[in-house]
Amino acid sequence: MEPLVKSRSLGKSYGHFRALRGVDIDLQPGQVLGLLGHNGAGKSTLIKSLLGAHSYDGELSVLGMEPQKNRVAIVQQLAYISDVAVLPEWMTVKQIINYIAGVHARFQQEKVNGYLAETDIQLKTKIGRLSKGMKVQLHLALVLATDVKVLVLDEPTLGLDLMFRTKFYQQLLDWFNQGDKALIIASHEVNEIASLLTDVLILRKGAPVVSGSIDSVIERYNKVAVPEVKMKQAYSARPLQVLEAVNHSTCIFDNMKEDKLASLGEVTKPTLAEIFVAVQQES
Ligand SMILES: Nc1ncnc2c1ncn2[C@@H]1O[C@H](COP(=O)(O)OP(=O)(O)OP(=O)(O)O)[C@@H](O)[C@H]1O
Repeated sequence: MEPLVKSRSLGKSYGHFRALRGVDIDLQPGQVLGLLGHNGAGKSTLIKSLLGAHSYDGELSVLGMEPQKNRVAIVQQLAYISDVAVLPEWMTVKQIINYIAGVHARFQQEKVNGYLAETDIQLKTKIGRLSKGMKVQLHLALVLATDVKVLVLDEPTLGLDLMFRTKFYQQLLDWFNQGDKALIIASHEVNEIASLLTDVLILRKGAPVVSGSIDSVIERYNKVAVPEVKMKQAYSARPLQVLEAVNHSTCIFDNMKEDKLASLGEVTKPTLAEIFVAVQQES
């Protein structure tokens, strides 16, 4: 099956500055790709390329089309929610629903009403008067009601409290589980999104440092609790990261056989968040 998003050696320069390079993506229906990286790692630059918002180098196809040339066709089936509230503040909730119903061929008004019924959002309220969390809920409801195939979220829950976050992810998963959809979520909040992901792409200074299915990534790394007396031996096995604890150090290793590491101490699997932190420190 043709991937919903496919890229090969995707890159982007701003003038002489290389903000993104060497990104390969194969996003199939049913996949949730976590796009992880610290500030300035290139996440938004990659998303802007997918949206056709700027030029890029390398190969990129979104829903079988070239983003810059086919923006209008692509946004019928791909939606984007950013951390920046973009809904017109002067409109009421009802007005924005009517407006989108008029311009978006795939918009299903009864769906948006269903999503909003689970919130405290009133149709007559001006968007400018909604709380930040409510605006995000409204935005999500509008997007999910357009029945897109690919949804791209850039730090979607930034500034939302735990209750709004939980509701947000619940609605998102209800939509995703209808099938045939793919999600891309860019975030620093690795712990928050880790359980949703099927795949991950970790960027550092614009380049991919970890990429693949969650299972294959977790498989690759090991965490070992190494007692002080074995630390010299541990260093010779070149850990990615060493964190000192009481009476031992926690070392993360990449691509080392578990039986070899067992002589150093107890071997367990690191979490995605621990891998994320460890690969940022790799020289
Ligand atoms: N329009 C631009 N012109 C020049 N440099 C830019 C531009 N947009 C982004 N950059 C630079 O490209 C790099 C990647 O930025 P980008 O916004 O993609 O990172 P990010 O991973 O989304 O970061 P954050 O998590 O802080 O949003 C940064 O060094 C940034 O300063």
